[in-house]
Amino acid sequence: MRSGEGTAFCAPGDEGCSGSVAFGCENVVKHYGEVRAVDGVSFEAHRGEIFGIIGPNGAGKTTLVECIEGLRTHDSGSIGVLGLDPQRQTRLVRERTGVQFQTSALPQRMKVGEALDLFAACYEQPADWRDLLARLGLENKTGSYVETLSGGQRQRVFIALALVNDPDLVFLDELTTGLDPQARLAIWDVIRDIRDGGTTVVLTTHLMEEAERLCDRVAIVDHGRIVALGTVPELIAAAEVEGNMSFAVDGSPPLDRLRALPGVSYVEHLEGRVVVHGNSARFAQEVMGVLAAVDERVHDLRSEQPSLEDVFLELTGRQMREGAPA
Ligand SMILES: Nc1ncnc2c1ncn2[C@@H]1O[C@H](COP(=O)(O)OP(=O)(O)OP(=O)(O)O)[C@@H](O)[C@H]1O
Repeated sequence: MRSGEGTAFCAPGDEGCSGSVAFGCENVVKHYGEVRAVDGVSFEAHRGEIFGIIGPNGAGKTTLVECIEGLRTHDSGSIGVLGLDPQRQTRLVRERTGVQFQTSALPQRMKVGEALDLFAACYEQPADWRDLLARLGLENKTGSYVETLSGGQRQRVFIALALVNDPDLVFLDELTTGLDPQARLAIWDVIRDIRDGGTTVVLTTHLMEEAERLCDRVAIVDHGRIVALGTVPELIAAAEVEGNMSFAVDGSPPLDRLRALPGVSYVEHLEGRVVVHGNSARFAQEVMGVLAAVDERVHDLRSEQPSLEDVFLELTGRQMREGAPA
């Protein structure tokens, strides 16, 4: 159903929207001329979760998120956000959602406190931004120019700006790109705190590790469609991508017994090192069972579990950034 042509999905009074759903999309389509940027997307985000959206360049992530935020008009399908229609109730949606602004959105010579004052003035019921800055560890930066802050501090200011209306749902985009690992870990803790405070977080990211470690559930978008959605362990299990166990052995390895194990796809033996590839639920246990029974000394045992990156490559055939065939 087209938004505005009747009951929008997750609209006021919609049973499915009460309680657990922060927003939902039903068969949403958005074209730019001939380009079908969003091609029939249906999914729901739960209240109080960190929901990740990942996909190769040009997959349609930004367009999809902008339709949900009410910044873009979708062509067909329906979207409901916190029980509201973002096309028709745009102002109400903006009051209750937060969107992370990019650095370029602020004048160069603006102080942190001035930026927060300015953004707070846009809302009827702003949060106490001094309290917000304290929660984000920036209580001493009120009088500092934004341009003098470190990358991590600046990102936290932009998180504060996105939270200044005390939203139920916040959209964050490329949150930690370009930050050093320590600053990234600190920002992840901030995001978990926001989630634990009851706010639903939607995170668009190009960083697999960020999606894997931070998001409660992840949607993989490709060619305008959601090709997979679930927790990271669910996505890995469903994609049936393989892991491997490898070891060195003094003497002849039990290759035939390893190849006969259920879930083992193939076994490599190169220069004294054996690599066993497979993906059964008991894969590691079964391999270790065989190794425990051999007389030769087994050493340097390693295990490589499949990752979200493997799932992403399997499903999209592309690296996250390059957009080229893997
Ligand atoms: N304003 C626009 N006018 C025309 N085509 C557009 C416009 N915005 C995006 N597109 C096209 O729509 C498709 C999806 O773009 P979109 O920016 O939503 O993808 P994305 O997944 O966010 O990409 P990226 O990761 O590179 O930011 C692409 O083919 C893009 O070229």
